[in-house]
Amino acid sequence: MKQIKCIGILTSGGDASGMNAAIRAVTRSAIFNGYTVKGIYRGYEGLIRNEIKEFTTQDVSSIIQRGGTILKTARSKDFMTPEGRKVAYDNMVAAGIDALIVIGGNGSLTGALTFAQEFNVPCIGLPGTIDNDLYGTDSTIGYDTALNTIVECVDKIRDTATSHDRIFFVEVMGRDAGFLAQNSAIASGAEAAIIPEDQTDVDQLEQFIGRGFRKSKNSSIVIVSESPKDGGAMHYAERVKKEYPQYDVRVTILGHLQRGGSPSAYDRILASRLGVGAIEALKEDQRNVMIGIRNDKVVYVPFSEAIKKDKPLDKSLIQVLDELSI
Ligand SMILES: Nc1ncnc2c1ncn2[C@@H]1O[C@H](COP(=O)(O)OP(=O)(O)OP(=O)(O)O)[C@@H](O)[C@H]1O
Ligand SMILES: O=P(O)(O)OC[C@H]1O[C@](O)(CO)[C@@H](O)[C@@H]1O
Ligand SMILES: [Mg+2]
Repeated sequence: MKQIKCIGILTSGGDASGMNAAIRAVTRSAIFNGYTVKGIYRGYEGLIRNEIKEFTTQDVSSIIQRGGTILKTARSKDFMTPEGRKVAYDNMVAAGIDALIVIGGNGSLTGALTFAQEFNVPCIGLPGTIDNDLYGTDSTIGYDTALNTIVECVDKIRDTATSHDRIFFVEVMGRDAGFLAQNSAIASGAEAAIIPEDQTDVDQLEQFIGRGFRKSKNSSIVIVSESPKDGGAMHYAERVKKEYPQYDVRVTILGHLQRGGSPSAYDRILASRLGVGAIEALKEDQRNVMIGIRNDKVVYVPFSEAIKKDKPLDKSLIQVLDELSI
């Protein structure tokens, strides 16, 4: 196995708060352990376009508290092609990079696995996505901050909902995963959450109307996961307008404000531990693994497991919300 001297680092997919803390941790831990670090801009796109710069410890000063990613990020179509990945590999070799650390979500780690297999490049992944949809880690970098942002917003929407006796359908991100929706609903005291993981024969809207709204409450907040399986908040609001015209309904789609902002302490610590874990993993000759934290312990999760298995949502969370929203 070729000795690793120089480590390339990139962020890919949607930005997530805490990515900067992860860049800082990887850079500093790598330099501490005698490696050279090269920052690759705009994810895989920057590797293809050769946007690479050597990083010193100063390059990552004063970034732990900043949202977004100083390395910038992208969704690269070219990296999905063998030709694009070959250009990326050639640039990586020309820059003297021996191993790659990829901070991103399930798509980014899928790309890393393919790249590693095609060119025998040592790759380590860090879970960086607000969706929390990577298997093998309790939380992904950015998820906690996004969750707190949603809760802050819903608290404000609640004031209007109560004052006007309205039903609000609040749509949150998460792609195909309902972690943000279910847990923000619990944390904000919402009346219901509509999530893809709870797809049964039972109509989730009927259930909510019958159970909560008609009984004792004049206003309600329903958090709806953006998942296309459910049709989103607009779909449910339209249905209520048609089927229950007596209710005053509004929709709020929180959108990209969920992705930005200063990372929570939790995300900063998570990113710092995972960054140091990534360098430890390389020192231990680990390859093609995502660094995760499970039960407060750093773990190595093979890429194939992290991306292929659907991360299960603990069904007891559904019961918690049901019981507490009466
Ligand atoms: N099958 C694949 N083969 C090669 N590269 C891929 C593959 N899937 C994804 N990628 C690369 O990873 C990039 C990011 O993937 P994606 O857009 O799915 O975001 P992500 O990493 O899942 O993050 P998030 O879901 O938080 O936005 C893609 O734009 C592409 O460049
Ligand atoms: O910023 P974009 O490219 O519109 O992507 C939005 C998607 O990215 C995420 O924020 C992160 O995967 C999803 O929750 C959302 O569906
Ligand atoms: Mg993803």
